[in-house]
Amino acid sequence: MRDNGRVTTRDVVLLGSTGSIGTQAIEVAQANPDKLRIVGIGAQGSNPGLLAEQALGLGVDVVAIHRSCAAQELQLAFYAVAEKNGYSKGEYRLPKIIAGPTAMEELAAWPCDTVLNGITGSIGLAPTLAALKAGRTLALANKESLVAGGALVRGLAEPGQIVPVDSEHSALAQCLWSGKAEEVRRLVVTASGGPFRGRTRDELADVTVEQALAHPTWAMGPVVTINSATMVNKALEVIEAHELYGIGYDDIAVMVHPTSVIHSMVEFVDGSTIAQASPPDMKLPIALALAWPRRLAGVAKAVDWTRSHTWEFFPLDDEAFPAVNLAREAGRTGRCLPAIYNAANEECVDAFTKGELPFLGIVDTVAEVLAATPGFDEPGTVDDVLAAEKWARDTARERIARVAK
Ligand SMILES: NC(=O)C1=CN([C@@H]2O[C@H](COP(=O)(O)OP(=O)(O)OC[C@H]3O[C@@H](n4cnc5c(N)ncnc54)[C@H](OP(=O)(O)O)[C@@H]3O)[C@@H](O)[C@H]2O)C=CC1
Ligand SMILES: CC(=O)[C@@H](O)[C@H](O)COP(=O)(O)O
Ligand SMILES: [Mn+2]
Repeated sequence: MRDNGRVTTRDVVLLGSTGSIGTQAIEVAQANPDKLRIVGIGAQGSNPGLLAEQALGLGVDVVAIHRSCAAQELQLAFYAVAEKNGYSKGEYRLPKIIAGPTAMEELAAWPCDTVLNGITGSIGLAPTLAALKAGRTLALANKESLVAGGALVRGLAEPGQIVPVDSEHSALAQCLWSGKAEEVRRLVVTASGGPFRGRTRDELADVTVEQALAHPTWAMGPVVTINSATMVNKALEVIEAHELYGIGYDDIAVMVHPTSVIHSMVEFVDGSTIAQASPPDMKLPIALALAWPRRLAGVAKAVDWTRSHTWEFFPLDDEAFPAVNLAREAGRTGRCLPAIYNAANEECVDAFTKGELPFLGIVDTVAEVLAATPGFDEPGTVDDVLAAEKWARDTARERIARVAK
């Protein structure tokens, strides 16, 4: 943290800088240069051109890529970006490049104040743990790392070290701000209902990838968007809320709220409910997590109180969308079942996207994989989680192959 006269600037490392969360975090930082400075960025390496553009534009010290083979493409992209933008030698500084399967962990431990984990998938677990071990504040969008490695993450995190970025969990944090833990009666996590809200199970049989990617209220990366359509996103978020706030599964409700303005609520023992409301815009929770516990001015639009509007809430149809109850069951049982749930789902989403599995096959296969689980112990190490995940991915793929035949 550097003191710029009266304002303190936070140094931020951004994991998943080329994604939906990552690019919005960059916009937030660029709008607040006296408060946030991005010193390192990382991504898988699918888009070296964008990564190079971001690195030179931000003047970062380090760039990490997961795919070692993309390192050379990144080098070339730096020169191409410099030439395109008319930078002459000496006008720009090439950052250090870290590449390979452990590059994100190294980046997560890079000297800084806050690490934002905006990677997709449980591959984000190792960097989450690395950031916590290094003592960084962790702004966590990568919910999969909490789902897969909940106990490991909680075991390492100091109180307040993890700040949620996920909109619902940011809302819960804001609702819990002034309350005492023993005064909380239940958490109410809201769900948009996705593009297929109101459909019966039969009406979900033939939905296409394109339809599943058409989220009604949020523009996000493809995996979380498909997860919203199956309600797996909400399922993962219930486990995420349990892990972050220590509330039992029976006391975490899900309510469908189609316009995504109320991002979640906390009911207290005296009958009072506090809700956090703002038009859907991830810049708000991203900015709050990066500046936590302060709010940055002008980050997003507020609700327009000059016009009439309605907020609607509906119970979730658990028959058409069994994913949330399935996750509650997995969460209650523990013993690697949340990690297995998530890993099987990652394989199924990939297969659905490639046309190898029908939409309903996603959650059906996750349920079958959970039911077939041989009985893992509570994970004590990352290797325990990885072993359970490997079993889940192999089993899911076997079943997907049978469907595809
Ligand atoms: N988008 C949103 O509004 C919200 C997202 N989230 C959560 O945030 C996370 C990110 O979501 P989103 O931004 O939408 O996803 P995107 O698909 O848009 O972006 C994913 C990012 O992760 C990077 N990445 C993927 N795999 C690896 C890897 N193995 N190593 C390093 N980087 C990797 C990608 O790099 P590359 O481009 O090189 O492939 C990309 O930068 C997810 O966990 C999601 O559930 C939560 C709430 C809202
Ligand atoms: C923006 C965000 O936090 C997403 O996780 C969002 O919740 C997805 O919308 P659903 O409510 O449809 O899952
Ligand atoms: Mn969310």
